Amino acid sequence: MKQQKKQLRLGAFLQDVGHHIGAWRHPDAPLNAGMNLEHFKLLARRAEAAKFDMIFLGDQMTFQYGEDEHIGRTTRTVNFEPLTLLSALAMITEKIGLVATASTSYNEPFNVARKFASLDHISGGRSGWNVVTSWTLGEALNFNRDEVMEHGLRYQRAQEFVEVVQGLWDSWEDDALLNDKSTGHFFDPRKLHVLDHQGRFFKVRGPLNISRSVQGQPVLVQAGSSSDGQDLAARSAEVIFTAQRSLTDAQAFYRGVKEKMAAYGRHPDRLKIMPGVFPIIGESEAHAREKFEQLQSWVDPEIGWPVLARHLGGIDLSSYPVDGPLPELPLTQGNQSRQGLLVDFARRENLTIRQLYWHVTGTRGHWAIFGTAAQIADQLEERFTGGGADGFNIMAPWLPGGLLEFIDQVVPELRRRGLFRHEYAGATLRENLGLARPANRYADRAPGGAS
Ligand SMILES: Cc1cc2nc3c(=O)[nH]c(=O)nc-3n(C[C@H](O)[C@H](O)[C@H](O)COP(=O)(O)O)c2cc1C
Repeated sequence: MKQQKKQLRLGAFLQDVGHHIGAWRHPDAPLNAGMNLEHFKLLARRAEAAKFDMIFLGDQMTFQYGEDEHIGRTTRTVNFEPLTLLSALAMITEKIGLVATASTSYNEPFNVARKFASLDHISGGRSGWNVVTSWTLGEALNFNRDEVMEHGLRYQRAQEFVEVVQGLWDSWEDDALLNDKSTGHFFDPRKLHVLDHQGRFFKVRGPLNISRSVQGQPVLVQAGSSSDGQDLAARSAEVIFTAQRSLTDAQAFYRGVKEKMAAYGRHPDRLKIMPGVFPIIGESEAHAREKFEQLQSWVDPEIGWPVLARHLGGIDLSSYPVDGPLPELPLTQGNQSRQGLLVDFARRENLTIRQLYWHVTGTRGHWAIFGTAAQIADQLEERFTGGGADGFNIMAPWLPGGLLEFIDQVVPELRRRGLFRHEYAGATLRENLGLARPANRYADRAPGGAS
């Protein structure tokens, strides 16, 4: 029998009206897309019909850009709360994974454990938590702080946070609930476990008041790429979202993270690396670039400065000569991997500040690819078969059109090449991603054992 080629994974990273900041002015853009339930229902249904592994909703609990006089010219200001939205989308979908961001800096582990376990029950085993440590000042100011927590410290907190959440998810063994009406036993107390966690950042007794979820534990996703972020992923994550632009950087990142997993006794297949990719599809490469330029033309140039500052970790370059090179920049407490990526990109391509900001405004520094459906598929295939990715998080520049074009044109091309599924492999997100259902840590202990 012919052996099936390794299959790539696909996520649809849904950002209100698309990832391009000018997309809201596209003639086909729905109005107020970030708060438009019908818009998200359409996207979720279409992604599911195309057999995507997941939809993903990123989140920041603040406006995405500063509040200067130009703020009224961007839509990155109003959005649904992602878990509430995913709960609604769970009701109109059956197979597709439902993944959302929740911050470890501005939540308590008990709340996060409870919400994602609930979503796992509601959706029949399709929930995933994207762990982020949050790097924006706006969020710090909304959560009792005057500045962003130091980078290393927030990752230490994240590590303990994840351990507590995973501990709480094991509160109930799979067969703890008896539901025995005749004897009057609702559950077996020997199969309920109290976490009793006391650590540096958290003191959490447990148990969780949500029974063991369909996937055992919701899928753990992680989206930080600094050295601390990679450590967290290597230790705990099952999917990682990342943002390398070149094949060689992607290969180095892929190898590095998978090698790190060995130190934690984990097999490399237990983590799927899914870079974000920003595809623009045209009848030719030139046509795709024209489409991009059209989107760029809808951006207020003044929005470029706060966007660039944000992705450089809060450094404002507006006082430097705009046609000069990027100055030396200190490493900030913000998004370190994106800052490094942009500085490398500017140096490698010899970009002026104007050229860099022009690019960042459009793509936020993500890997952008232009061309016909076949050319897009070529680039994805090269990165996938070349050891740079296990799949991709599709960041459509505008919605719904950019995602629908990808579904209608690129997905069939990937299928023709034997790289993407025709049908879902299973019913849960784990089954579709090829991830094992984790055993409950208490399951092999003798009944009544220490809890
Ligand atoms: C595809 C993708 C999705 C992300 N989604 C979010 C998000 O929803 N919220 C957020 O605060 N950060 C998000 N990030 C940023 C990361 O959480 C992280 O802050 C960033 O990669 C910097 O991490 P580092 O400081 O470890 O380098 C995302 C990154 C990528 C590549």
